[in-house]
Amino acid sequence: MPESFDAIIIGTGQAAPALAGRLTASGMTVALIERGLVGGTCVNAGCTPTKAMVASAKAANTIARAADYGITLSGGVMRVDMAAVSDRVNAIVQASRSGLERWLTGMERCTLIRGHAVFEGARLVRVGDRQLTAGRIFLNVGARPLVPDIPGLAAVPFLTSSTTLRLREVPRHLVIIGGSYIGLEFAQIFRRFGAEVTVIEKGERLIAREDEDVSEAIRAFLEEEGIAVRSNATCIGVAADGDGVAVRVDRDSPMVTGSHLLVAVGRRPNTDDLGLEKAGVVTDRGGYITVDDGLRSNVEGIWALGDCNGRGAFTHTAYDDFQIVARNLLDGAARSVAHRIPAYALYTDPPLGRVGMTLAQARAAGRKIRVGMRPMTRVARAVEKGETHGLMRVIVDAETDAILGGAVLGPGGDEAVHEILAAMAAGTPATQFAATMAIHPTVAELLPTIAGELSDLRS
Ligand SMILES: Cc1cc2nc3c(=O)[nH]c(=O)nc-3n(C[C@H](O)[C@H](O)[C@H](O)COP(=O)(O)OP(=O)(O)OC[C@H]3O[C@@H](n4cnc5c(N)ncnc54)[C@H](O)[C@@H]3O)c2cc1C
Ligand SMILES: NC(=O)c1ccc[n+]([C@@H]2O[C@H](COP(=O)([O-])OP(=O)(O)OC[C@H]3O[C@@H](n4cnc5c(N)ncnc54)[C@H](O)[C@@H]3O)[C@@H](O)[C@H]2O)c1
Repeated sequence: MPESFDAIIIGTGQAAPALAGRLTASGMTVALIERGLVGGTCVNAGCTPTKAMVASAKAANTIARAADYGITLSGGVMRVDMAAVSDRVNAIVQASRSGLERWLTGMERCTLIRGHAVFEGARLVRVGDRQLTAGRIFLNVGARPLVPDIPGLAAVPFLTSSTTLRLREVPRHLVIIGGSYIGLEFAQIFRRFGAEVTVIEKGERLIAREDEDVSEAIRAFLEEEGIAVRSNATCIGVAADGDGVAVRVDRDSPMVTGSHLLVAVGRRPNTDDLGLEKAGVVTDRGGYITVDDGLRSNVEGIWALGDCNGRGAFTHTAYDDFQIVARNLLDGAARSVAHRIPAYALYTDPPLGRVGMTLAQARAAGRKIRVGMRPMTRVARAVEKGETHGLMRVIVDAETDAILGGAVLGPGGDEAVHEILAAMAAGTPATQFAATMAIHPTVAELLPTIAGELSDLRS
């Protein structure tokens, strides 16, 4: 006889713990299944360790730039102790994971089961020699690094985002395939730690989801720090080169050789080993579970949350998925993923904070738009900090005065952009937003200012 629960949650990603909390608080019994480390990608191999590393890289950069601020380091040559950086990262990760583990193991009516879960039917799940059944099953199984079909790759050692985090020494020359979130964050981290770094991107631009000027500004400050960027890398092949690797970028240029290779070309959902066919759950061609706007799969009683549903690939989108499912199920709400305002950050330094539409998206949507823009060179706080790379932008619908989106690439851009996000969420018209008194000197204070200095932009 299978063990019976009111709900089964597979995976302890960024939606699962909070969902287990709400379900058990409502009186349900919950089996929470995890095959790896509790907390999933964000805690163990994603946001937490990378942002801890970004902080070490920022410290190294501040020290390297000490003279710019009138500080002299007498006789000291800076040395990055990668093992110590790594120990600090691991301690932060461990503390986060242990806290989560304590919460989940102490949670009343919640049973944490360790092992790989597979469906044996639409209501039946196997974990090792245990069979579990529940009327409601929630999938929060996340994703893993995508290994592309690049000629020669299988024959050389290469790093993924997860294994890069285990480095105890700074690579001599880190070659990175992929110029998006993972590639660019690691590129700057390791450059600041003293590695030579080359980023190889098949597209025309780095972080190509962004508007051209944003993408160009990011490339410019990365190149200024000494990172080599090879875009339009159409013909990629990889081969061993002594102890390192050689990457062919295109037919004519010499190969890029390095000591280490990081492959950062996206992630794929952990849905291929879940036995979804036994439950009748449908996925798209990329393996993402097909869901409706309430995150219900095609099978009654099965939901998919987080990266595996293809409706977001961030910690905050996974957590918002929890809110949507829990509010709808337990509070009788009608929340929909379709109403979510896109928001994210790229944690380069300076970081990019982004909400809503880009200029290109607003144009493509056929909107008549007005735009407010200011380079960081004209933002007092950025000048005072000596961090003037980047720009900020607010995009407004010329007909309705609604704020459609914004970008803040500059010091604290990941935080400042929330001012636009909050205004958009509250439906604040741009003219009202422009009238907000903001605190001086901050980067955010200029957001209402540029919303009051809009100029027309027609598609
Ligand atoms: C290097 C890196 C940096 C990142 N930085 C950021 C950032 O700064 N900000 C941000 O918002 N996002 C960031 N992300 C993305 C973020 O980590 C994910 O979007 C987030 O973790 C949400 O994942 P999830 O909840 O879908 O599942 P995950 O966190 O991936 O967890 C899924 C869990 O399910 C388990 N599992 C899978 N299959 C099974 C099975 N069959 N049985 C049992 N257990 C199973 C896995 O072991 C895993 O623990 C980063 C990602 C990476 C890789
Ligand atoms: N700051 C953050 O929130 C953050 C940080 C890291 C990761 N993440 C999440 O992790 C996910 C994966 O990030 P990612 O950067 O690996 O993937 P991505 O999908 O964002 O970008 C992949 C990049 O690799 C390029 N590429 C693909 N194939 C290539 C090839 N053969 N040669 C050269 N370039 C190639 C693409 O053009 C693209 O620029 C993201 O979707 C993001 O949600 C988020």
